[in-house]
Amino acid sequence: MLARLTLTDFRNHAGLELRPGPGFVCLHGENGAGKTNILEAVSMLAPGRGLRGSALGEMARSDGPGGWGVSAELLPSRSREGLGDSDMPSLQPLPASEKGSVIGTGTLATAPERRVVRINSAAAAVNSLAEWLAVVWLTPAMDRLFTGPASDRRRFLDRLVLALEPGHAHHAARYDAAMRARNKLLAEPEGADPQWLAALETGMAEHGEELAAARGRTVAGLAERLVATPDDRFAKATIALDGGEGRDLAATLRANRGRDAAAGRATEGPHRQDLLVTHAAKAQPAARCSTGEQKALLLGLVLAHADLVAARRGAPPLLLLDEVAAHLDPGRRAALFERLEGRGQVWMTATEAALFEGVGDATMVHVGRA
Ligand SMILES: Nc1ncnc2c1ncn2[C@@H]1O[C@H](COP(=O)(O)OP(=O)(O)OP(=O)(O)O)[C@@H](O)[C@H]1O
Repeated sequence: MLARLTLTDFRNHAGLELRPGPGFVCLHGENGAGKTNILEAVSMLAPGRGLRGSALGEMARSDGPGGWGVSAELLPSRSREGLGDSDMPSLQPLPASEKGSVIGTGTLATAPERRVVRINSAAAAVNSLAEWLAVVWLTPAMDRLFTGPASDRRRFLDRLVLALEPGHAHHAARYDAAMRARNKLLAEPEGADPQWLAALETGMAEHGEELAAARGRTVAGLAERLVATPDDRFAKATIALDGGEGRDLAATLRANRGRDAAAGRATEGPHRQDLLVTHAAKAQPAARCSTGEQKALLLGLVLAHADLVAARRGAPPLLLLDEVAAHLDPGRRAALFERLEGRGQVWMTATEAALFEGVGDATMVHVGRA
């Protein structure tokens, strides 16, 4: 859990310090006050581009000096009893000591697109943040996940995988680099150098198979969690991975050379996988469900993922739920709060404090215009 969060020149916040307690952290305030910006700042304590997927330079306060900083004091928080999954080894022992560790990240005015990380005052790599804490979020921007392009679902899935297997980023980056180099090589007018082409395909196969296997493990883990979830007010999803697994990728790529050269891209491989989500009770693809049903399916998926992360890491992730309360009827809202109770620190936003009625012990924060 975060015992302290400090924002410096981050979006509309020139300087903001919060001291949240464990459990619920409820941010309320008018539209545009900067509530989502606070969640985005928390998401920057993990690797990646955060919950808006923005470029780093965009996060610097527009009338500030350039550059931004987010720092937090991290205290270990344990899963509530019964949440741990003894079949799965704990991913990483939490390195945070009982007295707390300080994580800082941000950019400098002189290098707005280069992220700097310090952990307990020592310089650290961005990817090493994943060893310290996992952050899981649900935002209104994800509402079109099931109806939008497969690339959005792949990005969503990769984010889920990353929280469980930090090495995933390495394979994804290597696969992508090899694929792009192969696409370029296949477009050479005088024909591709066969040895170089074979080397790139070996690279794609090696990293691509790891990529697909990691996605497969995450989907299997989530499917198991979803089955075990009680049938309550949130629609239950069944999920599956579409395409790309269990194949000899090197042989597929070799066989596809002519076709890929004509198409100007690799036509098969894990970069074409999709996450298939179905409403279990209705046996209907999520994309054909109502808006409310889709939201409930997504919420169920995100909560199952949070449980999986808690089981794997031995500590619950930070859960960021942007404007979720406002979109639920009072009964479902109460059911959600009940379900979130005891699942570590849960950050939520709403325009009205009244939407948090019934959360029990919570840190209420009014976010005013800066
Ligand atoms: N780089 C930036 N510098 C200064 N202000 C910014 C920057 N980026 C975004 N903002 C401002 O932040 C505000 C949006 O903040 P945010 O999305 O966190 O609001 P919110 O409280 O979540 O609102 P809502 O309830 O409408 O979702 C906008 O007024 C926007 O102009």
